[in-house]
Amino acid sequence: MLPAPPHASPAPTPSTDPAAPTPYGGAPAPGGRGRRRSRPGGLFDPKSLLTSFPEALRKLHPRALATKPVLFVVACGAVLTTLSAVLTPSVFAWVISGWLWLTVVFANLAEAVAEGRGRAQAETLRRTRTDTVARRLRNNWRVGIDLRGAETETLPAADLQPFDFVVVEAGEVIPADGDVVDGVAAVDESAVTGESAPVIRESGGDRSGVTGGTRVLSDRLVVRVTSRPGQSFLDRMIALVEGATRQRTPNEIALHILLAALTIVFILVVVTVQPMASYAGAVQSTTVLVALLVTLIPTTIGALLSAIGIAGMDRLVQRNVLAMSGRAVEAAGDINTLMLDKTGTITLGNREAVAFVPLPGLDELQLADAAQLSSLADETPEGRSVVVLAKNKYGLRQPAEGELEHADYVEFSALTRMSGVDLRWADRSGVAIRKGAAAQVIDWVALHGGEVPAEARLFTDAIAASGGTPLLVAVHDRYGPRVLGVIHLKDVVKDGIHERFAELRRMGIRTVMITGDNPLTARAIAQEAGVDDYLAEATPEDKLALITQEQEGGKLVAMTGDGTNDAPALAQADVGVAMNTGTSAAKEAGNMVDLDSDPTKLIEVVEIGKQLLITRGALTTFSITNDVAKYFAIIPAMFAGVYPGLSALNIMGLHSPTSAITSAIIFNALIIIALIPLALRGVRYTPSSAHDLLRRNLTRYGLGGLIAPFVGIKLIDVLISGIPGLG
Ligand SMILES: Nc1ncnc2c1ncn2[C@@H]1O[C@H](COP(=O)(O)OP(=O)(O)OP(=O)(O)O)[C@@H](O)[C@H]1O
Ligand SMILES: [K+]
Ligand SMILES: [Mg+2]
Repeated sequence: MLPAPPHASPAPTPSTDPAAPTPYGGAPAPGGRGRRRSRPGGLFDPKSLLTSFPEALRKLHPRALATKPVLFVVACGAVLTTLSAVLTPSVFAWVISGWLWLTVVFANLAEAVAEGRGRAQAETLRRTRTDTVARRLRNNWRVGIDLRGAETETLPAADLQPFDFVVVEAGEVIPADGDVVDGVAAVDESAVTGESAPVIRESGGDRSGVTGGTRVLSDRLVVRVTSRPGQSFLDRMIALVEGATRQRTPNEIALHILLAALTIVFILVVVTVQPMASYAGAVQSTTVLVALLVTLIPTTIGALLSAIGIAGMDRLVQRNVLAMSGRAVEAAGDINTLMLDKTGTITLGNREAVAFVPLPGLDELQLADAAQLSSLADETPEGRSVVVLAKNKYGLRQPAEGELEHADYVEFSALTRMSGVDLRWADRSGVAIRKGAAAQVIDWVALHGGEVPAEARLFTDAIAASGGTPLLVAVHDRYGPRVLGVIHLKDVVKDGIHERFAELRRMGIRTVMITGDNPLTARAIAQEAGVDDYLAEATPEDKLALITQEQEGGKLVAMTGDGTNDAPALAQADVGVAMNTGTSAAKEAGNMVDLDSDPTKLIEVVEIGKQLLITRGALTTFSITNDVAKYFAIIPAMFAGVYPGLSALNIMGLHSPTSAITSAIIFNALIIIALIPLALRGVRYTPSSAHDLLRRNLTRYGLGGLIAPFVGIKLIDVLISGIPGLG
């Protein structure tokens, strides 16, 4: 159940039309966090091999091939053998040419299948991005003074620019990404998140970010547009799932360079084979030489490399995490430390005032009145909840419009940790009220020459020790500066966090909570959530500094946060996961967005990162050892006529030189298709030490790669040896 927003009327139940499409094809799941998106056929659907075939053919374009050195060489070889088949036709030359082209097509197919999954998702998302009409406020400069009565004009959503202000009412679609600057509303974000339970979006706090394409269910919001046309969250999400924006990671580039180097070495080897062969009196045809080259170079990993990367991103999308950079996904596999912010990340983030506690001998009503006055212009959820409590429990009316204008408001900032008001009306002229973190308010009173009784600290400490956040309220009037009492703010730790942090610990990841809140509250929440360490009273700079400090110690750091005060830290972290509930600043700064706003999602992100690294390593090992075996098929076949002794190498007992070479080439092509499911699904990851993982994979995929071709080539040889011209 969602907490009722302070000023909102009860949220209507969201539309749960079972036929409504979600971005990922499945029917919308019932509400609830952390559910999985599953599709029939799991992560790999054999049918997609057929449906992606046309795209695989399109990828034969030289420009597309040129970015993959290994495949480019295979394609050049295919051109050569095709030419030679045309000039001196033979069954052997044509069969080899055909299978060389198939090798390239199969490699393209791996990539096309990986991308195809995203294309289907992108299609659904495109349908979400409706041609909405926006209602823009005229006279933008007046915003903040008179949002309610402002005139509006209608225009296509596509024409909206950053810093336009738009009004969105119940039932309407939010026309662009932005931050709520006025109002509280229930929003149905299922179009983007697949999550049908409505979420609360409100101005002032860390839950102000809204996404274009989502629908307002209740009330009315004024939104300041933050996205440029064509660069909205939905646009980026579409580009992401389509793989259009995917850039190679440094690791991938390094591997490509290694593969290119191996390819060059083997080209040199094959080029020098010819003079040796002619010296021995066994001149080899172009077809045989090309076949030798193709079996030697690492075609398997060359073909699957980009599919592995795309599939990794895709697996994250399945978990409702949008990764803007592949590099971050890889870094996630090696994370040492996870930093989390408290409010809105570890806790639900709707910190609400639940009680006003006056100091001994002071009047509760006077405290409520001061608390309310100090919060009239405080647009944070905390500030609004103070006004609501004053009204509901103490029946305090809000001052009339005219009175409100005779005041200077002091806005809350994460640096000052205070907010308040300086009154200038009638008998109240000269009265200053502040509320905020205990240390800051005590300083403020002291600065004006006042004294703070010891009870103030006792009261705030008691609230903090229970995990609540105390705000001291102080006034400075003709009786001097003094503390009136405490506001008790309450927040709730998200469900099931404790067990999940224990899991992170087992994975060897240290969790650190960094919060702007006081040390006692921080300790209570840290204990309840089960983090390893915490830093309290952290300013945005402190959060950033702590990450830099860890990184300087050689650690890879992930940061999870939702607030504008988290943005610098999110940008600095190797993996910055922004909560989807957070501000647009946080979402812009991070390199991942978690649509479920679940801080423990990092567990899955880490697993997917590790799985990506392991899969790539395993298939590279397989690819390289696999080529060794083909040696034994081709070399004896090439020289059997001149060096009878070499037939000792023909341990597979292959039928003839032509059938041996053909079998090796056919196997080389088929193994790509056979490994596409593994590349897309990923090698299974079980938590264990890096050393164990390496050893296990080297034996499994190294040995497998060595043995598989012997069996496969022998089988193919048996099958084709009866074909005239090959046998
Ligand atoms: N509206 C407000 N008016 C006055 N003081 C506030 C207000 N909101 C928060 N504070 C005080 O300022 C402190 C810092 O708030 P800030 O938003 O920077 O961090 P936080 O939300 O408590 O923690 P986190 O960084 O984990 O989200 C709070 O702990 C509280 O004591
Ligand atoms: K090969
Ligand atoms: Mg926060």
